[in-house]
Amino acid sequence: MTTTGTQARLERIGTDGNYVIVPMDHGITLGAVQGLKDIESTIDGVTRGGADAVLTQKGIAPRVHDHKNGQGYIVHLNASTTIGPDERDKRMTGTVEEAIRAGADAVSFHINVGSDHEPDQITQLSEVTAAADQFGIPVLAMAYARGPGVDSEDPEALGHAVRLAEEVGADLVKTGYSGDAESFQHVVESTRLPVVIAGGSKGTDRETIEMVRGVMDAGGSGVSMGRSIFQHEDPEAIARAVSGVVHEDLSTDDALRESGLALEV
Ligand SMILES: CC(=O)[C@@H](O)[C@H](O)C[C@H](N)C(=O)O
Ligand SMILES: O=CC(=O)COP(=O)(O)O
Repeated sequence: MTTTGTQARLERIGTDGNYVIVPMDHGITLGAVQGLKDIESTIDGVTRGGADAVLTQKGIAPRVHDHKNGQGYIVHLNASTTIGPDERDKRMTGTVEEAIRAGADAVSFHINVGSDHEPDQITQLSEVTAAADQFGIPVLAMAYARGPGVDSEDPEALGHAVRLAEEVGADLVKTGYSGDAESFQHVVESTRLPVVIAGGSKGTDRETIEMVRGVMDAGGSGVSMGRSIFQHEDPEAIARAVSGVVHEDLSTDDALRESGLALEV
């Protein structure tokens, strides 16, 4: 479902077909956790470090544009909270038109494949891709494998989730990481869409960069990595290291070294 407009806008949220996206929509899910209170400084840091785009809910848009150093902007269109009745039950928070009015270059939508809410979320994602196609605005589907009895790192389940995203017309898909490059290759090969990964809760710098290296070695197209970057004590440095792997094909050690991060942690 790629149009000229969609392709042009995809180029605003990535570089040469690879993506370093920093989602900061966790303020609804988790509250104003570390890195999100002064979100302006975090956005400034990660975009100086090499992030191609940042991602928020529509209400945060006024705090984004002056701080993103000319990089891309994605508006996320559904949400839930960790303190609500069911975190997997993401509900719509905005429309494609609202995202465009907020200055978005793309929209994103989260679907929990395997959850009780999957049927509704398939319908909603399909409606989002149809609406986005009217405006030539790309859709990043956040297609997680999450539900009762579903292993969220199982390559088969992740491959199914990314394929679903392509089948309903997304332009780019984010999913979880299966743990190693070899198993993640099955996920990447399950779709023709560019596949990027979520980071999950923050690990050590080496763990973060090795995960990014694994995705690229598997043929993936980068990251949509939130907490590992925005909760880092130096978001600019870790964004630079991630970008070094995604955009310059650096080894883990070189990415850590060239971004001024310690090699041993
Ligand atoms: C907090 C989480 O478990 C994340 O995986 C979120 O689901 C990702 C998303 N950005 C969100 O906060 O909703
Ligand atoms: O929108 C959320 C994500 O894309 C992933 O966030 P995480 O903190 O890297 O899991």
